[in-house]
Amino acid sequence: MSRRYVYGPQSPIVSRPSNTSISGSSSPFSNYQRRRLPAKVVALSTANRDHSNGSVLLDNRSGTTTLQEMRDGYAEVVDPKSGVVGGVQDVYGEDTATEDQPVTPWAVSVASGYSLLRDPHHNKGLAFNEKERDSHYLCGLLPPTVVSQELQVKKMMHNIRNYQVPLQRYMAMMDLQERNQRLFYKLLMDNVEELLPIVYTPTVGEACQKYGSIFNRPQGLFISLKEKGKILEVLRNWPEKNIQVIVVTDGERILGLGDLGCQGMGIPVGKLSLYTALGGVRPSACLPVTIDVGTNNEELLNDEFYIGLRQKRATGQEYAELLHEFMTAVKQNYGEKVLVQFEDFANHNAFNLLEKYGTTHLVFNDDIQGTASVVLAGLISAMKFVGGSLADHTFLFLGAGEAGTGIAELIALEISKQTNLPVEETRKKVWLVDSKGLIVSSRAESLQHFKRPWAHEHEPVTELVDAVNKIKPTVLIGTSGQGKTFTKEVVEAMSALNEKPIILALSNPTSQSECTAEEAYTWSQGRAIFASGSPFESVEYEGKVHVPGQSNNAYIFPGLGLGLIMSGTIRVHDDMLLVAAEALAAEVSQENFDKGLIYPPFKNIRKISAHIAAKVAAKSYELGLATRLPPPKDLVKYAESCMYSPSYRTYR
Ligand SMILES: NC(=O)C1=CN([C@@H]2O[C@H](COP(=O)(O)OP(=O)(O)OC[C@H]3O[C@@H](n4cnc5c(N)ncnc54)[C@H](OP(=O)(O)O)[C@@H]3O)[C@@H](O)[C@H]2O)C=CC1
Ligand SMILES: CC(=O)C(=O)O
Ligand SMILES: [Mg+2]
Repeated sequence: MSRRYVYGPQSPIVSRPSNTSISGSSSPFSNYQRRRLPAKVVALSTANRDHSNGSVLLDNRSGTTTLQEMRDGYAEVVDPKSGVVGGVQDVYGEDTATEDQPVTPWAVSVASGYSLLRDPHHNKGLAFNEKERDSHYLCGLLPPTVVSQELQVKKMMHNIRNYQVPLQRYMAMMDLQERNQRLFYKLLMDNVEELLPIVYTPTVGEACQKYGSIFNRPQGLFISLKEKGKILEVLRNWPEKNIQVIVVTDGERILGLGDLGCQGMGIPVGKLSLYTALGGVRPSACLPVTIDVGTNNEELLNDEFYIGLRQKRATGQEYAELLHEFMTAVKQNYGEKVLVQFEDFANHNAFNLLEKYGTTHLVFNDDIQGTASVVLAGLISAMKFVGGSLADHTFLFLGAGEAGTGIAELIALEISKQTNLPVEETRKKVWLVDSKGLIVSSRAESLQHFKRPWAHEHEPVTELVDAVNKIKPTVLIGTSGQGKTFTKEVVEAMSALNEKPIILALSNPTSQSECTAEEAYTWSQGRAIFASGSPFESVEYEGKVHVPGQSNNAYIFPGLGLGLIMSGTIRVHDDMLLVAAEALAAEVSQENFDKGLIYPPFKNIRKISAHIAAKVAAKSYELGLATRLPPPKDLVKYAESCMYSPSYRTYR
């Protein structure tokens, strides 16, 4: 239960928890009187609504009735005889209590402005102007200078660039997010190409690996086996009520780094910061969740700084029950239209969860579906370089898990739509290799269910290079999570078969990339059409500069999510993934093609996301899955109008 105390400059005012009665002797607040607020405090409370969520500047965080009381012009005023008073005394008892005495962890905030400076949702730092400093009791709490948000961005970039180590940059960004949310998003949006590799792959991978050591203030909601039976209550502890997107992981397959248990939290936090920065979804509508069912990572279990449950992963019924309770509680608490994005689950759970909840919830698996859409977009635009249509190509994957089979299926679906051939037929253009070799019919019995549609007639092949030489693919896609697997031999084999081999090394982070951009361009004598999951620098080969694209689902999920939210969509449909891919491919300009790119630059991502959102929403209306009626006339404009802006608001 959250208690928040708000002290005004003239008389101390105290807010009480929403579910606490102020009458009755059992109430800890029974010694408060209800009194008219001082004029200045009333003015503050009514004037400072954040229009994005209708909340109030002062104390709009969780579990207090302050909002309503402020609107009414009332608050609870401390009885001076109660012993609970402001000033310099130790009013809460923490300091005077002996070590064996329990104390109440009351949060105290002072309306003189000190709390405002420490509220990341409203803090503007040195950008508070003179008038705001005066009316919000900030005088003396800030040095005299007043700066613009633009100057703050410039200063932060200067500071961040001074850190040589990416993890330090990541920590500086997280620190900023916890200190000044609008500045964080403005910084990220204005410098998206430079900062994406920090808040996202590859650095977020290292951050997850070291999360226990760098852990400072908790972000997101941790739901562990300990919370079984009370997940709904746990959801209600989250301060924001109007949630539109949840990104949830159980930490078992974090990028290509394996099981990082509870430390996977960096991923939902990072993905949701992109929902806001790239897709314009309000930060207060985003909820990062980590489900902690233990970890099988021995190193973490033995790490004294590990933050999660110290036990092996729960599986089977115990796992299913916890996930089911979570999914049920989510719908109960946030309704039918909250989007739940599954992220970095291991494939033995990911496919089942998507299938199980796909018919009852608005769910989306980014690794299976978002990746499929972004890769399809890249392939559609790559046709510009190689000619023909997708149906003319042969695709070979290294890695037959979530990403690999998800992409494979969407390619087959797109070819089926283009050619009117049944998808069972178009799948024959696609081949996959897993850790045991080429997926062929003789292996069908022992294959996981998601691999079976790809078990074509062929003799067994163990080595990738042999598969390349036998299948003769025009497109090679890495989704293995294993670095350095596109060897010189493999890239040379692709280059011997194709004038312009399409090579996508999708595994993250950089250390797990199947090959580097330099290797792809050098080993193909500058002929490869290359993109990777994590970013690589441009490469000069024989006097020509090659700019590698980033084939990452970050192009898709923010716009797709926005489209679902703005149309009030209740279910995700494969056709939405297809239109999202087409919308992304349509954003690649001639100038981008001239540089060898198959994706547009991230610096245009807000515009791209608006276009993706519009196409997704249009498809949803067409399929009868959208509930926000009537549909807006201009969906692109509507998408843009829905987008969060990180510019500071003026406080009256
Ligand atoms: N760029 C992007 O947007 C995205 C990138 N990814 C990246 O893709 C990678 C894989 O993710 P995901 O599909 O979810 O993982 P999965 O665990 O579901 O799949 C991995 C697949 O790779 C196979 N594999 C593992 N080692 C080898 C090897 N040495 N040779 C051949 N195949 C191998 C596995 O084989 P087996 O089945 O036999 O175990 C499995 O089929 C990760 O690194 C992830 O970061 C994922 C999503 C999006
Ligand atoms: C990008 C992404 O979702 C992954 O690597 O898992
Ligand atoms: Mg992922």
